[in-house]
Amino acid sequence: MSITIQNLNKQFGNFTALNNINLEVESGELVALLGPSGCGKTTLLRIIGGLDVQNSGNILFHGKNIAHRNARERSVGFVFQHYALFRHMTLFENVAFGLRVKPKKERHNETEIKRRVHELLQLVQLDWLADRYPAQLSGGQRQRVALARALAVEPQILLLDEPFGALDTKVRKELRRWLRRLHDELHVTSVFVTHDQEEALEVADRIVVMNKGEIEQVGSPDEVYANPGSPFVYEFIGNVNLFHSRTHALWTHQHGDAIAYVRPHDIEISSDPHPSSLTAIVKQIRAIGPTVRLETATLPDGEIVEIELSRERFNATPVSVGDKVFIYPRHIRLFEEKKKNPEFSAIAHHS
Ligand SMILES: Nc1ncnc2c1ncn2[C@@H]1O[C@H](COP(=O)(O)OP(=O)(O)OP(=O)(O)O)[C@@H](O)[C@H]1O
Repeated sequence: MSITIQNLNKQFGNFTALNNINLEVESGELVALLGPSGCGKTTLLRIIGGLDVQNSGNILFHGKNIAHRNARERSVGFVFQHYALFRHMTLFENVAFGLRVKPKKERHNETEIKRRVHELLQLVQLDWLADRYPAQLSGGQRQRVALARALAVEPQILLLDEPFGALDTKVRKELRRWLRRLHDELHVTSVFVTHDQEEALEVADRIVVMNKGEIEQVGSPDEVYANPGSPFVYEFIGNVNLFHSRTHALWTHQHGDAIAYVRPHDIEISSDPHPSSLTAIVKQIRAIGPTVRLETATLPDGEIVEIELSRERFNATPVSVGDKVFIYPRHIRLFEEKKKNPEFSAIAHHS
């Protein structure tokens, strides 16, 4: 089931929460809505699910306008951050709930309900806990039950709002890999809200980057990471060094008032000068897993430049704190800095 969002606007009083959103989610896709707190992700998800109503604009499911359909009639499954399981019901009953409350003519008989619930619990690998109560489960297990419960009514669309937000990092990582595998098996069109860029990059087929109620960029994880369309996306996804062309004309090729963006892993470090190198002093060295992060300060102005090297690369040319080094970018992206308008536009892209 595809989702089409056309010219969607949402106001809360005078506040514009969503400004002219246009988006196409293809059938069977897993799309992440990614952005900082308050950018409108949850509002958009709630409107898609029929839990909230837009001020203007349309939402189409599979080409059909669904404005008149309420949440129940949209065939949508929800999973929220805080596991909304019924505490007094076993896992089995929690998952069976949606099937039991179906209108009589659509309801399956008890044997079929049992079969379906066990199948779903097997899918989320919790069938062995069917008789337990939610309080007897870990947070990660509860979220898997919440997902099984959302899937029980065979939704055409699955909406997930920070489903792993309340869990610790290790469990989060496991669950997102698990969600990706589950999605590959089921292919239910899914929209997933997160403010965690790593989560979006790892799980989604496509990422919708949102900022202040607007869409900044839509693309595959690779596109969004390797080719950010705006300074906002550059800064939001991955670490980045920022340089003003006035101070670093060498790297920005004298592009007037431009801002240069360079990823820490796109900076080369050498003990010999290079035609476009800046001189810098190594201030700090931190090894984090397989990478080594260096903090350097350029000479003479002391601007901090972060550099990331693989451990092998670092070991091949080791440096120490206090060393003078030459640094130059392998890949740089320039955005024009407009004086009146705080918006930026890309003006160059070179490697
Ligand atoms: N019912 C409401 N009444 C008034 N303002 C609201 C309401 N719901 C949301 N907002 C505002 O709309 C903006 C977008 O909220 P929304 O929850 O969609 O953001 P979000 O991107 O999901 O953020 P978070 O990651 O923190 O959940 C916020 O500034 C929020 O304060």
